[in-house]
Amino acid sequence: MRLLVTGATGQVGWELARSLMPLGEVVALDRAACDLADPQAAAAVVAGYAPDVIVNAAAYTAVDKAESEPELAHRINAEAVGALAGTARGIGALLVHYSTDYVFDGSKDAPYTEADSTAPLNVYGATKLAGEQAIATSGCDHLILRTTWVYAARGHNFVATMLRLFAEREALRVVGDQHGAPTWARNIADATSSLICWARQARDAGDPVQQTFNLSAAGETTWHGFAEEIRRVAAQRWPEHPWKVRQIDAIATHDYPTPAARPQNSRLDGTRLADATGIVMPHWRDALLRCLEDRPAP
Ligand SMILES: NC(=O)C1=CN([C@@H]2O[C@H](COP(=O)(O)OP(=O)(O)OC[C@H]3O[C@@H](n4cnc5c(N)ncnc54)[C@H](OP(=O)(O)O)[C@@H]3O)[C@@H](O)[C@H]2O)C=CC1
Ligand SMILES: Cc1cn([C@H]2C[C@H](O)[C@@H](COP(=O)(O)OP(=O)(O)O[C@H]3O[C@@H](C)C(=O)[C@@H](O)[C@H]3O)O2)c(=O)[nH]c1=O
Ligand SMILES: [Mg+2]
Repeated sequence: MRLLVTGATGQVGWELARSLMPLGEVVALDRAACDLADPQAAAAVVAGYAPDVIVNAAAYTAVDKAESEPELAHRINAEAVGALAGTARGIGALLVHYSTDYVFDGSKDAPYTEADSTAPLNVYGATKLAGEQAIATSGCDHLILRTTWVYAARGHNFVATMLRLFAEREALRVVGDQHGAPTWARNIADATSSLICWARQARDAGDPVQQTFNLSAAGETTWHGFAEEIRRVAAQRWPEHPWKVRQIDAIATHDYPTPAARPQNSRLDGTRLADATGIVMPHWRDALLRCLEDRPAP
């Protein structure tokens, strides 16, 4: 089996190169090799490898910046995804794609299921939703995996930002009224590997695979709760580091103005995934511990 990964230098893309290795030949393409800002060219590059599975881990993920670059974000997160889906359809490949909690407006009082109505609050969320819809329209075999609050030992993420700020500032203010589950990129990549095996069995049996699954860590917290836990684990892991932080205040969203609006509720219900495949994601606290064990000193 040949598996092609786009966005190879991203958090999820990087972990996929390792997690997918046991499944076959992995072709991992970074932005220079496959630029989604040129959808037709990117799709042609992918088709040239004739992969059995296309895993699209590339995306425009700068949530605030997307508000002022909506066309570029749409080209990468929607048009290029449609082009990849067209390629997948043409060559009979399975397309695995990632989406986000930001397709929802966050007004629901409970975790979101895959059947809930979408209503993105920001440009990034709208472009990701358009990407999902382009895949569905194409008719290709696909897995759309919605995840949340992704972090990893490398790359740009909330954990890296907090570790930097904890050494720079005595006091931090972090929003405590947005609820969700921080998800380790390695857990996403490992689950993706299992899901590709699951999909392969179904396809070998002649069943089409056209599914959307929630795929985020077990448990829930707020960004403030996440920040507190990062501080606790980091203080234990690197006691000699010159930490400055003494206080992390929980604030309301309206006291942390940003260009893009964010949902209050980002919680995703993992029941469909567990029922269909048996996959249950690790708890976010356990995953954070493992990730920081794995990480070089800040
Ligand atoms: N990060 C998060 O919190 C969440 C992410 N997701 C989704 O999960 C998926 C993986 O995200 P994650 O790994 O966290 O994202 P990252 O921001 O860590 O990585 C994104 C990757 O996409 C690449 N990329 C950006 N623009 C282009 C382009 N024009 N052509 C080709 N590659 C490009 C980046 O390349 P370069 O390194 O060159 O910039 C990078 O490798 C995405 O679909 C994202 O929308 C869903 C929920 C939460
Ligand atoms: C740095 C910082 C952030 N915050 C807030 C802002 C925001 O509400 C929250 C998280 O900040 P971030 O910029 O990391 O969040 P953001 O980039 O919006 O994270 C999102 O990225 C996209 C790609 C997704 O798909 C989502 O699932 C989600 O992970 O923390 C503070 O309150 N205080 C701070 O000091
Ligand atoms: Mg961000």
